[in-house]
Amino acid sequence: MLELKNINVQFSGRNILKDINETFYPGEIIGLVAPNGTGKSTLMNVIMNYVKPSKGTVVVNENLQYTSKKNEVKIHQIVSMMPDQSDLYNHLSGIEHLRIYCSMWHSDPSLIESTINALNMESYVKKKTGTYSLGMRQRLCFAMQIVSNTPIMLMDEVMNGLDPNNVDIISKILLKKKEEGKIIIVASHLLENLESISDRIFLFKHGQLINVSDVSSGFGKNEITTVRVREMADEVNNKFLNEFPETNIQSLANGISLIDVTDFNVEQLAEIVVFLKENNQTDFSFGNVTLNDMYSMYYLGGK
Ligand SMILES: Nc1ncnc2c1ncn2[C@@H]1O[C@H](COP(=O)(O)OP(=O)(O)OP(=O)(O)O)[C@@H](O)[C@H]1O
Repeated sequence: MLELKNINVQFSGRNILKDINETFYPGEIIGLVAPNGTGKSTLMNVIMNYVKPSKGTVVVNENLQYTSKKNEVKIHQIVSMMPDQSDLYNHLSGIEHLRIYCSMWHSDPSLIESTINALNMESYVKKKTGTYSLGMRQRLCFAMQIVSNTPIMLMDEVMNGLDPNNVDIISKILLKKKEEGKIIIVASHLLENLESISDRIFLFKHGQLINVSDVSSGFGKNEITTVRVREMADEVNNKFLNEFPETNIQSLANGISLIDVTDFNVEQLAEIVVFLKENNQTDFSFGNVTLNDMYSMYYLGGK
């Protein structure tokens, strides 16, 4: 378990993290979303004790805190941060990096081979990392953390520079690790992917963490809560509100209008289809609110 208790961080008088209280449990993938420069890495750095909060504490497994160097060593055996590509040694091979991580975290050496296989790294893992492409380096950084096998894993931009096939492979490994009971915290700009793998997703706004499910009743539900209409003309919007009074329509900056149909029955949904068709709005779909919609609402604004 990982608890953040009243975490506050200021840089140059600006609140980057403000009164953050949140608990993360084994078997959860937590998604962190925000535009660049908002505080995702800072939060991870606080969890690692690389940045000291002005107020607040990080508690690991109910009683471990960063109160001494000895405790920090203990916590770092439990919580790891995915290495950055700049942490790689160009003169060492991938497999040498994996061996170093395995011995630093005293993990099972058989993890090295299984991870190499899972990530299709066999063809290059014995070569020096100085010869690797961006995607090869990224896979190695991910593999190093998987080999460390800590119960809590922090991953900043884990999908950086990966092609869709590798995004898929890494997503499957993350889901497997979650099944093993790990807490995995992922900051990412690949919103669709993050939505598909995360148990809970938080947006950063004014230094605080906002749970997406708390602010949108239509998010992530397995039912029809929303009609998404592309480029809905203003006059059609007004006409719609005349015909379906008290319906909530939200116009996003990305040209999408979201009609909240949470309480609509099948006949009412059919009436919406007829209305949209009669008004030449042919690009629409039924579903629920997506993380992309939430991002647009929170960071790009509406009309
Ligand atoms: N050590 C520091 N000293 C001063 N300001 C800092 C420091 N670290 C981060 N900041 C500032 O804090 C803000 C949040 O930075 P952070 O790196 O946490 O953002 P992020 O959300 O992770 O961004 P990105 O998506 O680009 O990685 C930024 O404005 C950054 O300039």
